[in-house]
Amino acid sequence: MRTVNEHRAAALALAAPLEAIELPLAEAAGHVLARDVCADGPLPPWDNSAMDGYAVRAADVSAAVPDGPVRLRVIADLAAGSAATPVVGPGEAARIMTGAPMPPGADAVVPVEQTDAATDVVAIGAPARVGAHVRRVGEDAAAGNVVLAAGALLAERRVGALAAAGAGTVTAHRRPRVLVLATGSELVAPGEPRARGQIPDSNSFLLAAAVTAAGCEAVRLPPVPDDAARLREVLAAHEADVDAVITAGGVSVGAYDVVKEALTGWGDVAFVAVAMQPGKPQGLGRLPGGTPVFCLPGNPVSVFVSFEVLVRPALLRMRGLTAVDRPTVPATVEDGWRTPPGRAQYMPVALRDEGGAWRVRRAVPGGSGSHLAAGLAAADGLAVVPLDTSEVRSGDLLTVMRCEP
Ligand SMILES: Nc1nc2c(c(=O)[nH]1)N[C@H]1C(S)=C(S)[C@@H](COP(=O)(O)OP(=O)(O)OC[C@H]3O[C@@H](n4cnc5c(N)ncnc54)[C@H](O)[C@@H]3O)O[C@H]1N2
Ligand code: MOO
Repeated sequence: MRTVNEHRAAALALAAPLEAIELPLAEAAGHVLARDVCADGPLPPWDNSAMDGYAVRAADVSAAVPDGPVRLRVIADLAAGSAATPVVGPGEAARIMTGAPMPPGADAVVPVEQTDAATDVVAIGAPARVGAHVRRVGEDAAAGNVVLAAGALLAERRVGALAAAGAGTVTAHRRPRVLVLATGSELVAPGEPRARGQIPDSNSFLLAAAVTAAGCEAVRLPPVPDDAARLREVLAAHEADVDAVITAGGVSVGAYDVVKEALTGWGDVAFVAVAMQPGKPQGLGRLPGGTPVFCLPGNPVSVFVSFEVLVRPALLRMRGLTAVDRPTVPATVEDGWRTPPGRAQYMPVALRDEGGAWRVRRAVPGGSGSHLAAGLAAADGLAVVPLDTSEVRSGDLLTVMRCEP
């Protein structure tokens, strides 16, 4: 059997960052930057006022007090956006609003609350040190400084920073389009009537949601029945439109394991056993056109675990990210369970923060079966049990991959 790490490395090796494209900033959120963005000039571009008030020469108002104000002649009225450059001489002031460029000659701003707010001759009731309430040119970023480096995920705060730096477009990695395909003749769409033996297809919905949450575009097709020729047809029709394919089901040793049958000797896909529970039978490789394909086992919990442990890192890598792992936390186990020897176990767990310390219990009390699909609803992480462990006891400390949000 392959170890999880060996198989994960093989999955990552199939995934290279997608090409860089130029995008309008408004469409850039969620993409990964492919080229540094530098400030096209200093930020702020000029000294400007941090307050609504009066731009003054600090030396003029050094003796000002509430009971003995200094009177200055108001020579200009400067709103944010004003391009005027009135020179403030001795004994003079300019009324100024937050964000307006500082007029030449002035070196401090007195907030309007410390004045009588007059527009001809203003009474200033407090002193101001040089630089008071002035936002300095370049204090946020100097001209040419890297505002955001290649490799950064364009989260909202970074999109805002790029807009502030004047970037109208960005060069970012294209986002992967991922085909999601469930297989099995027993599957019907959720909400449709079911005969005995039929079940709702949950895997393709889980996978499409997981692909979307991983920042990729999901293309979900209706389930394909256990018919290898039909499966090849569907894959051949879609593979050129997508960057990766994920199938679920049909990879084990049954008589109707359609994915294994269709892909063996077609393209370059290896079917292997991985030392993990759930998720032991896995297929991995390329379709005839070269598109990476991840063939996951059909049990719904196996699908979730396989996606989290093996597929999601590869998709994040295709997006251009280098940090591709879920954050983990140490957590104390509240219940206990037996684990299969020789396989690393990924147990869906509910996490609870108890006064700053994490505690976990199985998402399905008493259950560890890979068919317990409804129980996944209660899971917000996967507890990782090393492969040499045969039993998890109450009080044990485990590493938990956090899958929220
Ligand atoms: N003789 C053996 N039998 C099995 C072995 C084994 O080693 N020897 N391995 C077991 C393990 S472990 C797993 S995991 C499964 C994997 O089987 P397949 O990948 O071939 O999956 P299927 O047989 O197609 O389905 C398994 C199970 O999941 C249900 N299923 C499938 N697709 C969906 C879907 N889209 N939505 C909801 N549920 C789905 C399916 O009805 C089956 O119950 O093999 C074991 N058997
Ligand atoms: O490995 Mo299977 O995925 O246990 O259920």
